[in-house]
Amino acid sequence: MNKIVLLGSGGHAKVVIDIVELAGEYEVLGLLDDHRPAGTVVCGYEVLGPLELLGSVQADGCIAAVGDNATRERIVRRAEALAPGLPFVAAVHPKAVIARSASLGEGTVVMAGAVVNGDTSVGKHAIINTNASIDHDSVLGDYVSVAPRAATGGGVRIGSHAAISIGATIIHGIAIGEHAVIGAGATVVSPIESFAVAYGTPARVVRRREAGERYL
Ligand SMILES: CC(=O)SCCNC(=O)CCNC(=O)[C@H](O)C(C)(C)COP(=O)(O)OP(=O)(O)OC[C@H]1O[C@@H](n2cnc3c(N)ncnc32)[C@H](O)[C@@H]1OP(=O)(O)O
Repeated sequence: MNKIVLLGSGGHAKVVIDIVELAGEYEVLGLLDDHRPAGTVVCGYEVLGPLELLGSVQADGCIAAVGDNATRERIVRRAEALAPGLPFVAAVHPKAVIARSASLGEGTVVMAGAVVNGDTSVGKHAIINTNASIDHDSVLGDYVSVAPRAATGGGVRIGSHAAISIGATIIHGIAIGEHAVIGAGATVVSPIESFAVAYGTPARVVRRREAGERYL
């Protein structure tokens, strides 16, 4: 079986480990993380060392397994430089439902109970978290995250690096700009511009944010 390494070893990596094990397509070789000592065991797998080791481990692929969207992109960029050509693989929990006509980009992870409906396209290195629901004809950019139990109607557009927080709802046909953060429990009924933080019911823009600013 092909072996993959996970880049990251925190809470999100724990969930990705479970998905990879249950999906049964790849074996986890170990984890690489600059911020946890080598030899630390996470859900049965060892932290092999820092990300710099990516070029020397005998892996057939990898997944950037960090929840924060900007950090995940930084890790992907470093991995591409350290191990050019090493594929990023997608991981889909066997209890997720992905329509035959939907597409997922490389490195994207879909958690248990999530649904991605027909003709929806999800970009690269995105996260569709536990029980999230993305309805038909939607387009999600690269490095997007949709938190647990968030839901969208059909024909929604979510720009790259945007974060849809836990339990948020986006009605059909809405566009969310890149790097926007939709707060927990929000109900979005009108478009939200790029780099905005919005929450509430109905969701209102409360401030602007910079790319990479913490939201978790
Ligand atoms: C598996 C996983 O763990 S996935 C990750 C799950 N976690 C999430 O989804 C995190 C979601 N995060 C949020 O919703 C955050 O509250 C953010 C990012 C929107 C915070 O935005 P900020 O502007 O930094 O809010 P801050 O924490 O400074 O609070 C400012 C005010 O807004 C309120 N507020 C913050 N978030 C929300 C929200 N989602 N809805 C309503 N009010 C909110 C606060 O209570 C506070 O009110 P106060 O001034 O009356 O005390």
